[in-house]
Amino acid sequence: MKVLVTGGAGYIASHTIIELLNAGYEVAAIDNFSNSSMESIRRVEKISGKKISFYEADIQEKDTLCDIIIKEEIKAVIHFAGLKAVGESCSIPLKYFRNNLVGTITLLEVMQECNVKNLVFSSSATVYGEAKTIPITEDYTPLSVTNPYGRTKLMIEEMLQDLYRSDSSWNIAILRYFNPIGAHESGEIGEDPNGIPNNLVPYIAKVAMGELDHIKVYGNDYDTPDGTGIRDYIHVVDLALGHIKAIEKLSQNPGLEIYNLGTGVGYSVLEIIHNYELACGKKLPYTIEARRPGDIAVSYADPSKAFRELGWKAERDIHKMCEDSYRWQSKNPKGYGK
Ligand SMILES: NC(=O)c1ccc[n+]([C@@H]2O[C@H](COP(=O)([O-])OP(=O)(O)OC[C@H]3O[C@@H](n4cnc5c(N)ncnc54)[C@H](O)[C@@H]3O)[C@@H](O)[C@H]2O)c1
Ligand SMILES: O=c1ccn([C@@H]2O[C@H](COP(=O)(O)OP(=O)(O)O[C@H]3O[C@H](CO)[C@H](O)[C@H](O)[C@H]3O)[C@@H](O)[C@H]2O)c(=O)[nH]1
Repeated sequence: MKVLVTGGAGYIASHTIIELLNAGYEVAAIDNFSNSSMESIRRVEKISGKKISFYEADIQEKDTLCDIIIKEEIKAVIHFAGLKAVGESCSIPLKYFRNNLVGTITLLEVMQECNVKNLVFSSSATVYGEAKTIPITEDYTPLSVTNPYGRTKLMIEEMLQDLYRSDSSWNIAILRYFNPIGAHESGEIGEDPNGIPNNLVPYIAKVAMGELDHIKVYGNDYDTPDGTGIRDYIHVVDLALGHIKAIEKLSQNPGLEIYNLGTGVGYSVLEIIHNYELACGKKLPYTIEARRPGDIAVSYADPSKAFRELGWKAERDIHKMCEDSYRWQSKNPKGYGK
């Protein structure tokens, strides 16, 4: 069975493609390289020893998408393609709405026209906003978002619900990721953000490499044991494996289902810094700064639905996450060199 992976050259998609190939799926991928490069695809082929059909194109190009789905005889789509920088989405929201929303609508239209109605969608724990009950279950309401990026995820989730209500022959798995970090243990693929990283672990990685001076801890006055923010960090390979389970589930015609993909365990910013120090064998300097606007104190998942219904649970611990992140960063100080 062949799966189309949109945004296939990206961080989570590249790890997922390896696991799809390991599980015996054939893969076609599309990416416009707005936040990635061909090098990650080359490395995926190197690690797996297998070829994928790759298309450099935008998911807003309807005819191209249609040609790919027909020519490759696609049976299911995993839809990662999207812009994801929270801060950027606040300054250029229309770009995010066009890319993420119009891109997704175009993909859904083409899938419907080609009668390919199996979809896995990359959503985010950001749709829970500042949840009042922790750990967070999938039925937590009301969903809410604080920025245009998050709004695109919530709007797409709602579009998918409407689409499913209109036509129950769709099978859709909405996966709400918590905080993916780490890298493939080969050190060949990993996260390669443009410029100064916005997210904690890529930032720490650059401090560990001596490229950035010190870590800025955004706030130590939250209502948490050490005062710093708590998140559910999940190894990107565990996350990738969750997609394989979701694709398997679609073949049982489940209709529309939503799953949290997280570990169920929260770590504070200071705990992450400490674990990264153990992984890289260095002391990592940090300063305490003001809270980052829009940040919440605590977020971690109740991942038990994914375990019950998909037979999936995260296996890799925080030490492995930091170790694999550092291996990738030290083998590739300039990332993919894009
Ligand atoms: N990394 C996270 O923390 C996180 C958390 C929750 C959800 N997500 C979601 O998971 C998905 C993958 O995230 P990632 O971290 O791998 O990001 P990424 O930027 O590495 O991957 C996204 C890929 O999509 C491509 N892309 C963007 N717009 C496109 C378009 N119009 N046409 C074709 N390709 C396009 C980019 O070039 C990139 O390769 C995204 O939808 C993201 O919003 C990520
Ligand atoms: O340089 C930094 C960066 C982050 N943090 C702190 O580290 C924690 C994690 O921050 P990240 O930026 O790594 O991740 P977020 O939880 O803020 O957000 C990420 O995960 C969310 C899902 O939970 C959404 O998907 C969102 O788009 C994605 O960026 C937060 O407490 C934040 O305040 C720092 O102290 N210093």
